[in-house]
Amino acid sequence: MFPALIHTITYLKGGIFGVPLFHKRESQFSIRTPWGLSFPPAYVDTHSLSRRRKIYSQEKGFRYQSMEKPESDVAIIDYLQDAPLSDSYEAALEALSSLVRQQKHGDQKTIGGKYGKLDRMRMYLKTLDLEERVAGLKIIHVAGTKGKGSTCTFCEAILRESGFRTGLFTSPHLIDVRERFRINGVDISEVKFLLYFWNCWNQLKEHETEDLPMPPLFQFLTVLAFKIFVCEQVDVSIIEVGLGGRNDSTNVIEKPVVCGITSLGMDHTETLGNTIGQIASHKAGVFKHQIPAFTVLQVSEAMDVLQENARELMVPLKVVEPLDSKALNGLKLSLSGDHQFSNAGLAVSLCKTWLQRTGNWEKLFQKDNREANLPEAFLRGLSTAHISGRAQIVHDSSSSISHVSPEVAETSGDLIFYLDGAHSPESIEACAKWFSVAVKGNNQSPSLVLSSSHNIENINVVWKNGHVQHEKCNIQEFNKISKKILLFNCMEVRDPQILLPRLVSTCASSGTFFSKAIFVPSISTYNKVTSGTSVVPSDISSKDLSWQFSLQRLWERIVHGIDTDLLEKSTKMDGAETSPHREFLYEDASNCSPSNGYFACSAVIPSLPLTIKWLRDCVRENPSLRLQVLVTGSLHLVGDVLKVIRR
Ligand SMILES: Nc1ncnc2c1ncn2[C@@H]1O[C@H](COP(=O)(O)OP(=O)(O)OP(=O)(O)O)[C@@H](O)[C@H]1O
Repeated sequence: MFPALIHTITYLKGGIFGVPLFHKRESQFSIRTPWGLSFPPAYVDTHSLSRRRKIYSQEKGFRYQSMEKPESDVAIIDYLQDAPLSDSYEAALEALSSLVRQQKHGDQKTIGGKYGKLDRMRMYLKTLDLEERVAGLKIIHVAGTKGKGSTCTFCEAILRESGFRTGLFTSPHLIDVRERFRINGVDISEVKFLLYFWNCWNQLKEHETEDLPMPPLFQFLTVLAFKIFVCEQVDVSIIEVGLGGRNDSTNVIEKPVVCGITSLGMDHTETLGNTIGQIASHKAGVFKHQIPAFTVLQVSEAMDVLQENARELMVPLKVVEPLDSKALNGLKLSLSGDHQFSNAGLAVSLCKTWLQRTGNWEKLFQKDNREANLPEAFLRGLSTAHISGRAQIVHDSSSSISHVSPEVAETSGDLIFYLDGAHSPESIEACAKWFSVAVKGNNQSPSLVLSSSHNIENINVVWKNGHVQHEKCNIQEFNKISKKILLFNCMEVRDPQILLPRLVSTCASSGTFFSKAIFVPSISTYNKVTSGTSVVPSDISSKDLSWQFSLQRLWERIVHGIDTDLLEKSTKMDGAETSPHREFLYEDASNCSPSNGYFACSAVIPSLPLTIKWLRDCVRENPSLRLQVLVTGSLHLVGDVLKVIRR
């Protein structure tokens, strides 16, 4: 890490002070500039003068010192030079966290001011001299309730495979805030993130007034995304709406090339309204006069609202059918679950239109003029796009962790995590369907058949590409006891009374049942922005577990019909001190003693690291055990699990 940092700083100094540049570093930055120079454009901004200099000290973190008009970028470089990269990065995250805290405490200075949200966004862009340059970006803007992240990810992969330099802005992140900003399919590097981050931060701080306070977190990240995409000179920017559409920070985009609206459902009702029509109206807010838009099949109440909004703005709105799997020419969508065919169909239409409207379709694909066939680049994109925490299967081998294809994971692991950050009624149903199909392979009984050489072999029946197939396998695999475990948490603004029954009934209708349910608090919180290397808090004594206990009571009520009024009085609410004992895994419901607050089929564990350790110990101690753990209810929980098992 350290030598890389020295190189980088040398490179930057070279860029600024005219010292010959290290060509080696050029590949790290891969910056293309219109001036033919190879330093980040952020560093040639002539307007970026600052009257304060950023100073970093180990004890005090970052602070400002008055200076006589030094270049803010020089101050950033001094700062980066003074502190190890990891400290600089943590300081940036701390600065970001301060934006959440201000917002959370309802500091009117931060969230209010004289101007509306979108006016302020325009003013931030003006402060950073980005207004015109953002107008020059060729944007795909995507709103919707479910599938935005997946649709944007498919679009990014398709257009990158078609030869374009892509910028992708999605939310939220799972492990590290840099996941939100992908350049050519890769998270932005720490060094680049820091350069753009401090450049924006310093300038906005410098212009902070009562009427134009520092932006709340999502507004800042949106501004930062524009800064990054402009400076990185991407050919296409794919921008996912944060929440809603009409009043979302991303809606400063005035003239996208094309807009998309994914599947609509009931989510964020506190902000967007209590009916699907009201929600649709917010999402339709991204439509722009005469700019083409696409959506997927919607319930009629939502579709009517979308069409009405489209008519008013003379938007040609087309409804896209889910992608036909035959169009994939035998390949598989890289994102699993039936719902992804709807997202993929939308992405294909958005990309085609983007290519047509930018004059690239004919140039690139004029030979592929058969309408029914997707160009090769599209197929490559659809079969390789990746986004974590959406129908993701991770095989944990305790000491090392490997990403494997679903088929391999299903037949080779002892502790398998099925990760999906579903947290709305529609998505939890999609997740339950996916999980039920994904675990199928392990649940088939072995059959004995004669091979052509008349030796008896074990044949495992597995689910592959939507078809039952037969595979040779090891007899020990068959002797394993498979248990399905639910690892769940959701935010208190969600309604677990809808989510948990929907999950249980959808799984049950496919014959999938959970042996145990574990409720655990997430590590990440909204008021702290962390990275993959941030410290995982070890103090569990002060954790308030009352939400997790209420989830457990609900679970016991819906799955085992236990009277929750009784439990209300008997359940110990002040904390679960340890992980469950090992026998817990093998107990059945008859061992429940609700009067003592003990349940044989569910548990509250006070921390995620403890939970993962407990699961690992269970499979280590019993070689014939296979645990299939569905982690869902919250993208935060999914991100936390990925973070803990990767350490
Ligand atoms: N088309 C769809 N229909 C129903 N559920 C979906 C669909 N696409 C994705 N999901 C579910 O929603 C979850 C989140 O997917 P994705 O990130 O693509 O959507 P999103 O709209 O960005 O969600 P969020 O607002 O939570 O970030 C997935 O894990 C999956 O459970």
